[in-house]
Amino acid sequence: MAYLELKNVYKTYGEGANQTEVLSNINLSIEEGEFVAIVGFTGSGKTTLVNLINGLLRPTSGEVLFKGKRVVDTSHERGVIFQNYSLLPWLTVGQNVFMAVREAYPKKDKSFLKKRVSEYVDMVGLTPAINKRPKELSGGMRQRVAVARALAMNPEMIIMDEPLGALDALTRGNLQDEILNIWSQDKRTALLITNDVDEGIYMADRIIPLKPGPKATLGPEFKIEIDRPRDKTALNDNLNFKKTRNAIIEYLMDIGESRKSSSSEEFKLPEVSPKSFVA
Ligand SMILES: Nc1ncnc2c1ncn2[C@@H]1O[C@H](COP(=O)(O)OP(=O)(O)OP(=O)(O)O)[C@@H](O)[C@H]1O
Repeated sequence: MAYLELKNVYKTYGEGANQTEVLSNINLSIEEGEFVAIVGFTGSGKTTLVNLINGLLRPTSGEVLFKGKRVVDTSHERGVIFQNYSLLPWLTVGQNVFMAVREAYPKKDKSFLKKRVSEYVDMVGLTPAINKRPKELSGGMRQRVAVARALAMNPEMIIMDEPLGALDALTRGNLQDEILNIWSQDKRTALLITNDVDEGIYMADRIIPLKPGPKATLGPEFKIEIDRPRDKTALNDNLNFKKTRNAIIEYLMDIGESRKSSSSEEFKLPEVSPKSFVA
């Protein structure tokens, strides 16, 4: 039995003339302990997909199953790191993380909760800002609080909706490594939605493209055959990295091109920084 399974999932917004079929016939199966990345075009329905998996939305048809049970609501078994951080503005950094930890560990005493809060705030490098409120923080700092808050809840599955996009390269790299540490420690299961192909290759076991919408579907999967732990600095010289990167980019460019020629809409390709593609 797959850990997370989406079977023939369709999602439509609106009614009548205002109806948009955003996702079409999505089939996805993730095994326990796997790290899967979905690389998507801007506006293709990535957040819709995340919300179907975390239980904030229901499919128009088809089903989303988590450990064999239909997802009907949110649950802290599935911790989501959103791209827009969603912190409570009247609480400090520490209090925001504390609230989440208390919800995840209702039976634990205050000293356990406080220790966990300081551990995770420290992990994202925000100990000096622990008593600040969100409005006193930069966007990147807020996003780090959101990462700490989600991971401190110890979710069985970590779902990430472009969580690191707003961060500078150094912080982004550090958080990628922290997320990988946490994922590998207890054999967590992870789903990363990203528009950064390199991030997907560095972190995931498989990459699956989400084609441009409307009626976005999943493309063929690309297996990442690079041993773990992966060395970021050595990746550029890794033959498998280059081959996989080339194959994914070629695929994305092809579907971007074919969509462009059959539609007047413009599609923005997922993020790729210029690099040498010689395999
Ligand atoms: N509640 C809603 N009602 C109607 N349309 C919606 C709703 N939410 C999203 N959409 C539409 O569905 C499509 C996909 O949106 P979604 O936010 O899932 O895409 P995305 O890939 O996450 O976008 P981005 O890359 O900009 O974050 C868009 O055309 C959007 O306008």
